[in-house]
Amino acid sequence: MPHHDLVIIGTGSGNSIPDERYAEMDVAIVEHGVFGGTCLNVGCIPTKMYVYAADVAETIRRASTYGLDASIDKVRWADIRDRVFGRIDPIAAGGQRYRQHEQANTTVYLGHARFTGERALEVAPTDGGAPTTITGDRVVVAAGARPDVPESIATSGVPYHTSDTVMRLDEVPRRLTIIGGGYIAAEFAHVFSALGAEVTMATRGPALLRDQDEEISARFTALARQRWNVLLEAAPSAPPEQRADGTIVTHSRHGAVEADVLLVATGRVPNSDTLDAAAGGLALHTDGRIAVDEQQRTSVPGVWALGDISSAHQLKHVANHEAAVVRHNLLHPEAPRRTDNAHVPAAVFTDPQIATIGLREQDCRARGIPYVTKVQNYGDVAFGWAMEDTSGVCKVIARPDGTLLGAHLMGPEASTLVQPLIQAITFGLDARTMAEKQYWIHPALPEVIENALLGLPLAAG
Ligand SMILES: Cc1cc2nc3c(=O)[nH]c(=O)nc-3n(C[C@H](O)[C@H](O)[C@H](O)COP(=O)(O)OP(=O)(O)OC[C@H]3O[C@@H](n4cnc5c(N)ncnc54)[C@H](O)[C@@H]3O)c2cc1C
Ligand SMILES: NC(=O)c1ccc[n+]([C@@H]2O[C@H](COP(=O)([O-])OP(=O)(O)OC[C@H]3O[C@@H](n4cnc5c(N)ncnc54)[C@H](O)[C@@H]3O)[C@@H](O)[C@H]2O)c1
Repeated sequence: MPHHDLVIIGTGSGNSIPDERYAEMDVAIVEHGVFGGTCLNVGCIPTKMYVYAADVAETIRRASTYGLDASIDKVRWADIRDRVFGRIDPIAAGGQRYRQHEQANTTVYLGHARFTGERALEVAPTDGGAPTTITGDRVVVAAGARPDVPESIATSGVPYHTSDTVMRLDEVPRRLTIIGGGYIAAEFAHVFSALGAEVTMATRGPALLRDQDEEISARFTALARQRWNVLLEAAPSAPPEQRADGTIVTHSRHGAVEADVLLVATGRVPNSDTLDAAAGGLALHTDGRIAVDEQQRTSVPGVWALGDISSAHQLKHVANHEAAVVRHNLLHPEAPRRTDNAHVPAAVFTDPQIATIGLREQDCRARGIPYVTKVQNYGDVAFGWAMEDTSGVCKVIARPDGTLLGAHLMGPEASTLVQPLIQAITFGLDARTMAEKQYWIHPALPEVIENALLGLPLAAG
């Protein structure tokens, strides 16, 4: 039975752990899918490559506002797709080759891992060979999450896509129905509609992007309704059907909707069940996440977990941070580091972009925190005015004394603009100091932040 100093399950963020400091360690890496994990192969990177193409398409469509008459002659979807995966697939293959053939201290197991006991795993090879049992002095569980498909769709027999497959389509569907109203739904609605599809979004809740600040969610929902067929409180009322001509029909309280392709984007569940984490003795949260402490230690000595399988935040920058903590703690148990997820930012790369850091207005209310807010329009600062932006906003939330609590942006470059607010909230810079004690380049877009901060109705002081 092969025994290793360290066994890592999952080649997403887990693959970044063994660096040159691990050269003396006998390391095993187990992967049952494509090397490199979600972000590289089916997540952040390919989606943003499509989003960029979609942004360019929308820029062309909106160019006449600025006196530029332009139109899109043709969307070459297959070329877009092949550019995306022609760049990504070799990176995945190269990563696998490096670990498999160029690192003497690493053994790669290409197969599905299941715990059979504490720090003991059975690996069933993906190519169908006999399973191998492996053990490790230490085990890192970085096995991620997978799309959660409602039972009524999964068992309907009707073909459907998830984010894992939809980017490999052969053509842009004429009609796309997306079930869900969260991150993935909002990003793909933008991509597919910008590239030519008629999009319907059917979500269970009363608004889109309900994890956002309530005002951003409401404003985005209103904008989305102008562009897409948005069905709210529209959980499927019956299983979908497929007609003889291939048309897919979904049902909700709003009636039947026809489409050529169905995309399910109703959340992602941690892979702890398929990994049999319980057989490994690992304590779980009720939602299936592996329970970890601030050092990313699980309930079993010598077993760490990180990323989507254990985190409350299914975000790559969080998984990267947690992987860095585990990388350090494996080497330096005498001086462990702690994960700091006190201020986790996020961005939704839809149209318009959305970015968020800190508390939402509904959090402040629920927690009884005294607060003031200011919503600054992009269009009321010089660059936003030059862009003739009509929907962009920067909302800041602070205690009446100026302590920044949260910031929420919707508009062009929101994911970039939010960074100084992330810095301010993380390092405790107050609103007045941030607004008044530094220059803000005129007439640049960050003036929307400056004016939001200056507009906060703070207590005199
Ligand atoms: C469409 C989409 C877009 C996204 N966009 C963004 C974004 O823009 N920004 C952002 O911050 N986050 C984004 N995310 C989230 C981000 O991709 C994840 O938070 C991150 O990739 C999680 O990393 P991880 O290492 O925890 O898991 P993963 O990268 O999923 O790695 C887990 C690996 O474990 C393997 N595995 C699982 N079970 C087993 C097993 N039993 N045996 C062997 N191998 C196993 C899997 O095949 C996988 O390769 C997006 C996600 C999706 C789906
Ligand atoms: N830009 C980014 O950082 C980015 C992009 C994509 C994904 N992600 C990560 O991946 C995670 C998963 O994304 P997601 O969009 O699948 O999940 P999500 O949790 O963001 O949204 C799920 C949506 O599906 C709806 N829903 C759930 N069950 C439903 C049902 N039966 N019928 C109709 N609607 C239903 C919910 O109301 C919600 O609107 C995100 O939470 C995020 O952490 C991040």
